[in-house]
Amino acid sequence: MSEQKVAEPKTWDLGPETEYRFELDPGTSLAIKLVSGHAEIFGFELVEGKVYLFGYECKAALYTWQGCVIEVTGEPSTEYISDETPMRAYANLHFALEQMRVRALRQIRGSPAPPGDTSKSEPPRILVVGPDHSGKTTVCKILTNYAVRAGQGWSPFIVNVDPSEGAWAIPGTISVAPVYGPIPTSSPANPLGTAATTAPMSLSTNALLPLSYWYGHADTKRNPLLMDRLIRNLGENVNDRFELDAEARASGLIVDTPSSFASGPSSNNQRQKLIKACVDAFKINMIVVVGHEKLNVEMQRTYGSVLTVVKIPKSGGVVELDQAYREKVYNYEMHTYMYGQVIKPPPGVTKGTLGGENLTDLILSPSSTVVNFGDLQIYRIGSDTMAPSDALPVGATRTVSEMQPVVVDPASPGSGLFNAILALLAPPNPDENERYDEEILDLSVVGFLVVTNIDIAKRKMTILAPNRGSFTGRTAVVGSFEWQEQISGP
Ligand SMILES: Nc1ncnc2c1ncn2[C@@H]1O[C@H](COP(=O)(O)OP(=O)(O)OP(=O)(O)O)[C@@H](O)[C@H]1O
Repeated sequence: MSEQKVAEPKTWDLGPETEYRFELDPGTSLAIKLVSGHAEIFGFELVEGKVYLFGYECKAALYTWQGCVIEVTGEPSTEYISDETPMRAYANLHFALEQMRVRALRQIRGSPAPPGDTSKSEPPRILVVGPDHSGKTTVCKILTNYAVRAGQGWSPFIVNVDPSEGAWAIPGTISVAPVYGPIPTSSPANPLGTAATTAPMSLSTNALLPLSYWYGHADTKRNPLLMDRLIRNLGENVNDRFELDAEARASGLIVDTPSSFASGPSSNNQRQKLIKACVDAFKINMIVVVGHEKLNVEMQRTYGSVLTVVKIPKSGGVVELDQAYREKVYNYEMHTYMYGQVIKPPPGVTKGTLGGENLTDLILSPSSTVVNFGDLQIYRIGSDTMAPSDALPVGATRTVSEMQPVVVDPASPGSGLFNAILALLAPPNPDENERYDEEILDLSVVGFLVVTNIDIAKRKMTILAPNRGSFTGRTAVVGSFEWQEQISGP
């Protein structure tokens, strides 16, 4: 039997305000131990002496404000130290948001303002926009982590309206979650932390309870009308929640957006409409533009008179992710949803944690269930091969509208259900009188499943899902994501 080569740990001595950046190859993992000093990964503070593991082609950076010594085991494809980071600008932005939170809470509690303080007292509700790989998600994570670490008991809401990024669930969703503890980084499969629904109870330390809607595709241009509606649905939920809990409102919210909001001509109607949908739905009072002068000017012109627009620099460490990598990340996300987070430590490392959680606590075992065709009602929103309405020739009409839920028959050879990812929806309104045609569009997601086999002769299909529940009478919606059994992650 061939023994795996044990990698010698490497020690890195980082000066103040520098960061250690790394990128991993497929099938490899990395272990980092903080030996002395203070360090954080995208705002998540590391504990001295604890070993943190990274896998699934993770690309990240460990930053230190005062300097630190770290021990790194494993062989990243890229590793270097940089002393040019935008962390000061990010920290300054955090302090500005912090002041807004303090003032807002003071007003909510009816406490008097210090003499001479006449500033506005709205909590920060920020929209982070920027082009491809400008580091938007990372900025959202850093700002959220700094808020929860501030010791004021803040629990900001983080909203993901980028359907190409799974956030806490799987790609194709847009979602929101209140964050109570710092979000770790260990794999691109869960860039904004782990949802409690896919992890065992022992993960309660930093598990999140997101509310998700299923868009079903990676690209916002595929069905902008549906995107618009789902963004507004998320906004309504957030605002309802803020009305119920005034103090939670003070922590504010941070919205991560897709790059498509920033690319293309400013006359692009679709993207302007989606930005506007976010501004309205989440009552945005600050737009943060990550490193893009033209977009900054455009946002200033459009929104500068009604809300604050700030530009922050892009980090030189952000990695340009190509389509092939993004597709691998989709698979990692879907597998992590079903099987949990499994990262094998590099040879020679016996102990390790994933953002503070024990490795074995994160392993899940989904189950396969055979159901009758009629048990589960499956829909597709609009037609499968559909161009957006404004791309149709002048005067042309369509037979199926973009927002129309269409029943999918598993017995039809072209159903597209085999190996498809489906979102299982929350039950509809129990009151028949309250039902409406497009209700399916407004139902949130309670889980995801994969159709792994279709037996047309017996009118049965096999479903892979995280737990063995009954699907009878439930409703699911199919999108354009496909399940792949094999992945190359550690
Ligand atoms: N300072 C850094 N050093 C190393 N890697 C980084 C750094 N900042 C971000 N990254 C990595 O770069 C990649 C892209 O960053 P991120 O996802 O934040 O960008 P984005 O603008 O949200 O991307 P998208 O184009 O998908 O919208 C991620 O893998 C992230 O972990």
